[in-house]
Amino acid sequence: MTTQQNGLSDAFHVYDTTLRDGAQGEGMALTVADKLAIAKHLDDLGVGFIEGGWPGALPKDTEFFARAQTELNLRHAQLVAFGSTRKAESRASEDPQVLALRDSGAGTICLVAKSHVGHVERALRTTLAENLEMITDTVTFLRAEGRRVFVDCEHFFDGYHLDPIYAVEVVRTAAAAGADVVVLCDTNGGMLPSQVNRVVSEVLAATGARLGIHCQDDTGCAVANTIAAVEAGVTHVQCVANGYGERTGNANLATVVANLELKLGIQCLPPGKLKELSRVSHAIAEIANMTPRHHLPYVGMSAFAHKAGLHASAIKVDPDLYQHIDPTLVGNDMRMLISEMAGRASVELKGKELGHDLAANPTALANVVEKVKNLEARGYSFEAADGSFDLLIREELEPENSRVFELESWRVIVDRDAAGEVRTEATVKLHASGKRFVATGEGNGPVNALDMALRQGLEQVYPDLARLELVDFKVRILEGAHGTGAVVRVLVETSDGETEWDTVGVHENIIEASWQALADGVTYGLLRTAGLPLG
Ligand SMILES: CC(=O)SCCNC(=O)CCNC(=O)[C@H](O)C(C)(C)COP(=O)(O)OP(=O)(O)OC[C@H]1O[C@@H](n2cnc3c(N)ncnc32)[C@H](O)[C@@H]1OP(=O)(O)O
Ligand SMILES: CC(=O)C(=O)O
Repeated sequence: MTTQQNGLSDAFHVYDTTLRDGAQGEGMALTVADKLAIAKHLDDLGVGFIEGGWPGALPKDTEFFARAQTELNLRHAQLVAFGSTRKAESRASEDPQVLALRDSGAGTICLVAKSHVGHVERALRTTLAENLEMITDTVTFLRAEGRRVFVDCEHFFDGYHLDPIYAVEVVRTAAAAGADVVVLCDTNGGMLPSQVNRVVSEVLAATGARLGIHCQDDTGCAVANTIAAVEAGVTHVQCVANGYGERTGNANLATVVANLELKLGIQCLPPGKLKELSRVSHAIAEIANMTPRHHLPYVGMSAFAHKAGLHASAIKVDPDLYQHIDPTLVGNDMRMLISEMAGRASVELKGKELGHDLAANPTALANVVEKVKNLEARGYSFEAADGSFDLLIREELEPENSRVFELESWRVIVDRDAAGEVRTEATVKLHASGKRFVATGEGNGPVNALDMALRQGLEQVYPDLARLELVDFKVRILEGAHGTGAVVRVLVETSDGETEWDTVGVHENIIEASWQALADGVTYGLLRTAGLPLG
């Protein structure tokens, strides 16, 4: 039995098209360097095929294939060049687009061909017979040039609905000309799993050709349709990292691979690679400059995040009771979210995650739950503010060690002069290490000035404060109906250069809300630096 470069049998292919169809998604603008970097991650993951783009159509893709030959040392994947069949009434051997595919250096070529009579007649503006000839000629030419050929049948499912005899004839023609895999594409993404399953079964029975599947996500069923096609007998799945792609995107690589391996027992990646799925998904999002989608199945930050108290209480007994798999199988983690929906179990588990033993102190545990519920009712949100939640626990477990300073008062003055220049000055009065400090700071706004003043005072007793930096600041209006009189929630992210943590403040006054979040951020950072875990 032949094997793929990734060491797996050639009998089942995982084919990634992030660099071609993924790049067709709105907001995607990959440079050649980005494409090379993504290809390396996909290769590390162990996919069988990486479709690099359309050389000859996009100068960037031509450059990608040229650079790939020297800059990509693929260990697992084979590079595939994508392009269309030759133009009507010409010869493949003279078609510049087809020659560019050959000259790309890729060992495998994936040709897109028409299989829908309406597309042949109205988009290609040629005859049904000439379209079959275009497929035969192009596949034959590339095979004679020593390339492995796959054929993507565009609009296959819609075409099959309209004229099944012609659509099947396209599959037969491609296979007879030497295409190793004929890929049925749901190009408009309008199919449902039952339809895909039925059509794949019928085409397989009618042709006996090796079939693949390529699904767009316009019904939200791209992954389900891909799985349905596999269950009907396809042995080649085309997917895109994080589901990027034209319009609503393509079947998500991580979801398809995890479902196939973990639910259907079909090996898609080399042994041990499944747990790289989360890392690779996030790395590709970073390179593509796309915000990671938290709710992605398996690999998203929220995929194993538990908020409801009842869930947490069962998870405390056995995580399997509320999780469909062990998150570590795909390189993800279980997370507890603290909110008004938390109960004792959620708080105990989250506390444990932060290094506190609340199980040994039921009174403290009950007090923290009550405080969380009351504060959340006033607008606080601890779900994204682990730092402030940690301080709540410390206040219960060991109040005398939970604060690094006491605030006496703060004052902020903002003035705008006749020339339009705005200046901000803040004064804080604090008590720390038995001393009273009065410190002032100037900044480009009230929060920056308060931060400066706080540092001015506290750095005298806590030199480690110099390592802490405010790295993000978010404001949300909670009661919009009151306009500028609304309650605001401020979330602050602080970093010590290695780790980040979030803290929260809520008040009608945005500066007081900011102060609370800032003070928690600094307090939590200093307690961490001082290595003062409690419990
Ligand atoms: C379903 C998919 O996602 S397939 C991938 C689609 N990806 C892209 O389109 C991105 C890259 N595309 C491009 O850079 C350009 O569209 C090019 C270079 C391919 C073609 O550009 P142009 O020559 O300016 O043509 P244009 O884009 O207007 O039209 C496409 C041409 O390809 C023809 N064509 C479309 N599908 C096929 C096919 N499967 N086989 C042969 N020819 C095809 C069309 O009939 C049209 O021909 P015409 O110029 O004689 O009318
Ligand atoms: C080939 C392809 O991308 C499609 O048909 O959707």
